Amino acid sequence: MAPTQSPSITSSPPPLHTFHVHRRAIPYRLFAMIYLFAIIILFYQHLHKLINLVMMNSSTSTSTSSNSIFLHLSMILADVVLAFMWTATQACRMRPIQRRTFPDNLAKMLEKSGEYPGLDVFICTADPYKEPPMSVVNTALSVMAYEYPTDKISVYVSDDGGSKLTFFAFMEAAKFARYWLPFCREKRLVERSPEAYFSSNHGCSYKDEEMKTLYEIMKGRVENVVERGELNNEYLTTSQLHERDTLSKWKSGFTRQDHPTIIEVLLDSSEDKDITGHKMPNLVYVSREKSRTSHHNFKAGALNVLTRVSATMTNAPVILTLDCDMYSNDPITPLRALCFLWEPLKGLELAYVQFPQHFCGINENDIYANEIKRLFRVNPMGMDGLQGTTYVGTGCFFRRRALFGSPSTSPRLVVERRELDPEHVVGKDVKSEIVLSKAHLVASCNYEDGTNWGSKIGFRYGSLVEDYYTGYKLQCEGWKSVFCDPERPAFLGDIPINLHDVLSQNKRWAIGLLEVAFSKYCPLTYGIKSMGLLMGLAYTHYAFWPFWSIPITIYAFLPPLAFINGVSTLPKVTDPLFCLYVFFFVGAYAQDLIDFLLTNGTIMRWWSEQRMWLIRGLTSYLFGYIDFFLQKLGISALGFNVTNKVIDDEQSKRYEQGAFEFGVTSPFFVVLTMAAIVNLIAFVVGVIRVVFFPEKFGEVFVQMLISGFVMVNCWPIYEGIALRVDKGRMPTKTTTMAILLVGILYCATSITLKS
Ligand SMILES: O=c1ccn([C@@H]2O[C@H](COP(=O)(O)OP(=O)(O)O[C@H]3O[C@H](CO)[C@@H](O)[C@H](O)[C@H]3O)[C@@H](O)[C@H]2O)c(=O)[nH]1
Ligand SMILES: [Mn+2]
Repeated sequence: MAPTQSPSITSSPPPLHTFHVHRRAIPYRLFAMIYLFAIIILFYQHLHKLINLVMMNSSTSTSTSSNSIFLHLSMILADVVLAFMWTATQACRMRPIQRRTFPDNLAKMLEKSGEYPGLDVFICTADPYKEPPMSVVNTALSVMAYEYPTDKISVYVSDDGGSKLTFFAFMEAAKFARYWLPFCREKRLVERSPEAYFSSNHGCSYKDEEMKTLYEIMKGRVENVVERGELNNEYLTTSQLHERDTLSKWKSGFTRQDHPTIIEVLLDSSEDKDITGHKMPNLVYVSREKSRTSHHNFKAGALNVLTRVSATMTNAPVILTLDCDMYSNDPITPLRALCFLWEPLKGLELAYVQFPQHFCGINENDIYANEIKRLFRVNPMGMDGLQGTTYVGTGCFFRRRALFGSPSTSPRLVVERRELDPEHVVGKDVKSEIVLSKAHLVASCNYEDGTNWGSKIGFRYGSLVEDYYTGYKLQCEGWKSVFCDPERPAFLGDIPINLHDVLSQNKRWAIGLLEVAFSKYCPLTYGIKSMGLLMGLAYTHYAFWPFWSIPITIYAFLPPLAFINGVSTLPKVTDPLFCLYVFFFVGAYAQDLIDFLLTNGTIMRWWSEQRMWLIRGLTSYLFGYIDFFLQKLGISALGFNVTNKVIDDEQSKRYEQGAFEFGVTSPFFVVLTMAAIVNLIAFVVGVIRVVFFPEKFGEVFVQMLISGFVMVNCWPIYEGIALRVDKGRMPTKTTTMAILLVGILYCATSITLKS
């Protein structure tokens, strides 16, 4: 964007944004130094003990001592990973900052010059049955109603589900928008998603009621069609000639995996007006061509198609990417983003402004840690204080130019077609034949063959977390980014409310992150080389996220199993090492709690968060590993399993009450149940030993402490196994299987340890 300087301003212009470094930065740095020192002592001790064991082994050469070497090595491995992850996380704690924006100042400036830049909004959806079209429509309406010149906004909807039902929903939305947009403007609404507005305490004027009726009619029609899975002629009017023509493309042989490109301009800002005569934004439905023989690269592929299609139609300098499950909660958000993107700061090579993911519908204690506060709020502040935060896939405003090669390459990376260049000015109407034919061409499924799309241009391919990966690659190229977290959440999203869905989503993320960690672009090497130590470490901490499963799994199973067999792997209470462990545990947990409370958290939600961290370690990350390596060995292929956004009423009630949802048989739950059982047994064995040999208390105590902690965390699992009768309880099959496997594990350890 071209810098502008208003000639009338002689003194320095009012600020568009400011920031301050959090006061916690200094104590955090000091604490990091102390902690690091303690880690060094720990490893010195570990090494010392290991050498002793090896020496003993070579003198006695019994298998018992090689077993204890193995046990000790496993514990060292767990501690190495913990120390590594702790170190990487520190990057996010060195300089956390908080920003403020002044959208009013920008609005005044832009109004004077009239130079509002164009804004292309990309909304992705992929499955009408998992992502209800009405929710996608609400997302679109909420951004079409932005407090921004309507003719500068273009909303592009990518439908990877290739569904007539979603298409129909948008035909309806285009009609409804003509009423909705002026309504929002006149009433100066802040809630511009109709569903959110009508389900909260809206006004009860005549106009409100009228609008609500209109909305309910539209919703009824769309939901009816979705429920029946068919679109009858009675739902179409004779005036919708063009749309009828487009609908005829859904003929036999048209499947989600195999179909031609469908692009339909549902609203054209140059001719469509709302009921008060105001211009409407552009609204374009895009379903890219699909064929079973080509790879579509999931969401990244969809976003790249939208990048190109929008380039041929509007080519706005600013792009907002949104998931279909996340609506705008504040109409001035584009102005906030522009406070950064517009400002002509020299040397600030700003690629994107990321707003955090906030969610609605979270239950009181957030039992599944859906807030994901560390990922979406805490760490981004830290990275923002360095060179910028990660891209999280939705609620992010990009400078289009950033998708076309590093900021220093001048001229930009050459794109294969002139009209895709970010500087290209589209002179034609979005509906003109020539524009539409180009748009179809760039949406075809083999368009990208032999081009730089996905590697050097656009959203990057090669990871199931295309968002993280794209942000990372852009930052490696030298781009900066900004984290903007205003008081009123800019966007609100849906969350999965069933444990299995949450864990599956996390497993997909884990796999995607491993793809980056085990690639030649591993942040630990490539990242540090490109961005420096701290930024490299911050990205490393994400890429190695699934590594948490190593210490969590080891600590959950190995010490208690050994303990039941009478072998101790943990220090005694009298051992100075014990104090060190207490320091590590209390230190890390306390700091985590402080981080959490300082970003408007509650203690109960923090407790849920740490519990879910343990649960994810034993499930999502562990199985993520397995899937990742199976794929590496060529045994299975990775897929993007779209998160279910449909809410089951019964489940929803249980979620509201704060009960964990097990219900389905899943390997995730087998492992969790195993951990719950093993630690329960260890605890009981410990109690028995203390009762009969009180002098052994010092030896037994640490194991009982850890197992007790695991058990407190496992309470919902015990409940699910034994105390509940509802449909969400732990399936008996899962419990039986877990008991069986624990039996096998016990026998295996006892044979090895006693051999
Ligand atoms: O082939 C695909 C698969 C998914 N999507 C869309 O991608 C978005 C995210 O999918 P979702 O199932 O909601 O995944 P989440 O795990 O909830 O999403 C998080 O993680 C994703 C990366 O795994 C990011 O892309 C998202 O922005 C981020 O919110 C949705 O709008 C989908 O419609 C597509 O367009 N095409
Ligand atoms: Mn989602």
